[in-house]
Amino acid sequence: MDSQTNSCYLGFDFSTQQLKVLAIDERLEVIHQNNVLFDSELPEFRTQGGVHVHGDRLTVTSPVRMWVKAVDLILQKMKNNGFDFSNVKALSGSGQQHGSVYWKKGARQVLNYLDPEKPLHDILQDSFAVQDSPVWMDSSTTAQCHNLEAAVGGAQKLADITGSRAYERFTGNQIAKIYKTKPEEYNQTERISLVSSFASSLFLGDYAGIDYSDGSGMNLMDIFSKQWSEPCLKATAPQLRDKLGDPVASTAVLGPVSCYYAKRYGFPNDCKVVAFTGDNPGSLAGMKLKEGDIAVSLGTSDTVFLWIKEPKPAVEGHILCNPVDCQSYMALICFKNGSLTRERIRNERAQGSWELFSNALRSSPMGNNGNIGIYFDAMEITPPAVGVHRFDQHNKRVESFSEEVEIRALVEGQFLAKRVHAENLGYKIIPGTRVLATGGASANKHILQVLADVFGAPVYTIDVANSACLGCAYRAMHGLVAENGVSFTETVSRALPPQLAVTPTPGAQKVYTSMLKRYADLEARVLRESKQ
Ligand SMILES: Nc1ncnc2c1ncn2[C@@H]1O[C@H](COP(=O)(O)OP(=O)(O)O)[C@@H](O)[C@H]1O
Ligand SMILES: O=C(CO)[C@@H](O)[C@H](O)COP(=O)(O)O
Repeated sequence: MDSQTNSCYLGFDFSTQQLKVLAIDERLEVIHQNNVLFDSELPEFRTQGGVHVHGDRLTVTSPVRMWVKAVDLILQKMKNNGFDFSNVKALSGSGQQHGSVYWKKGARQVLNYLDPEKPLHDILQDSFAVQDSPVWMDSSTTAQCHNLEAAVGGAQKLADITGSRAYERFTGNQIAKIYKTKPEEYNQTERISLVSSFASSLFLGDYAGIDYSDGSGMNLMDIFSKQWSEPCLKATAPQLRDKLGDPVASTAVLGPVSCYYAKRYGFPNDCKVVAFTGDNPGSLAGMKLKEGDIAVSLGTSDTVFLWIKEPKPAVEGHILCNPVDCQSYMALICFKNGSLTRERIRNERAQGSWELFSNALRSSPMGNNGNIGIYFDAMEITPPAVGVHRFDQHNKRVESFSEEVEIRALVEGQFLAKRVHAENLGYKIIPGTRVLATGGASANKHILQVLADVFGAPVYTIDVANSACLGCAYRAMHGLVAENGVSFTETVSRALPPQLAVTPTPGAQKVYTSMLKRYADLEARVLRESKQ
């Protein structure tokens, strides 16, 4: 084989519960996959699901040094598995969105001179002003959100600028909280990164810019000019522009990988680092999403996203810059109670077995005899409400469901919510609509069957559940040619298209049309009652 056919591209994903990596060759075929699970493989950091939930139940953080150590570990695992780093032409990656990293004064110098004799976690142990990085599950910044909206003229005005009204997990509000509660640490901070740009900084050996797409999840960037919004910066914290650096295009080549990786692992000196982005934008790339498709990601969080040409920011949902086409945008809706809630119900009602959980879905009827459940274990994002709410066929609250009814109520409720909120944003399911599913739970056909039935549309999957990694490996490849005008679509045209996984059960539409309306009313009632 010549060196051209040996060439490969890496995509990393720093998600909530794990660090994953995937390599593709020039033919876009997956040749290697690996991962590091934070809870079990880095137990010294004592995380649960990759995070620490603080005493107030609202503050949620992850130890930044855990992410650094995970990089040491994953590269070592790849080396032990015989992965040949000398063929890597470019790498890119993604991170859970919104999380922030606070580099201490002097850290840039340390990054610039990484000693290949030492692991990263030793070299960088004193490089962070804040040890516990706020992550997307945090909902402790309501005061900062009110302040930001008031400063720019209201929720819709903020959405018109940044693509979203103020959300607790959005990075600007998290930064404002750090500035207020840890002013010394804020002053000690030389650079603020997102999880994605923090990760690219590690590979670059220098501070990497925040890309337009992940930067859209901060309540700080004007998504139309793709520059920081002065009024938002001003309302958030002082000297913020300097601490953030300039945003960069999601397709930008940031530079060659640090010589640390060449010396320690055998990367070629000219291996390029392409801007990292958010995990949902990474998934959009990995699923080769087209206009008209609807993507449903079933990871730690559940998300729904779409490719859009004409963004209309609203007070619900988010508009982000598109990670693969700078003329386009993506709409995103995020649900906090995703896989972890499914795991809780599996543990309590199906003896911890996905097989028993699936059996319950298979043996219960579509529509669950009219029973509807809303399971917000943690304060939900869409809508902002909490608690478990069960209703019978007459919309009467009930205390409990049988095991089978509970499992179906959970999964149906989660998918009814996704369709209701996507339709609130103007999305319509039409003949030809494809639902593209990804994330850990998309491996479960019985869950996908409920998704197809509730949406009344066929569900497609790609054969890699980890679409963010795959998308970032594609993005690494595209980054090398983007400047020559080659489109992302052209770059991935030879990749296998998503495959049909399940089609709607006959009669599903009739069952779920009325249930959608009932779900929307019940959810509105839950929201109303939670505000009383
Ligand atoms: N067979 C299955 N059925 C349902 N859910 C599953 C199954 N296998 C894995 N999962 C879920 O997938 C989740 C992890 O998804 P993943 O997309 O890797 O998350 P993240 O990217 O946020 O780390 C786990 O928390 C688990 O609940
Ligand atoms: O907050 C959001 C999106 O707005 C989340 O979707 C995070 O990006 C976390 O992703 P996962 O680790 O659940 O994939």
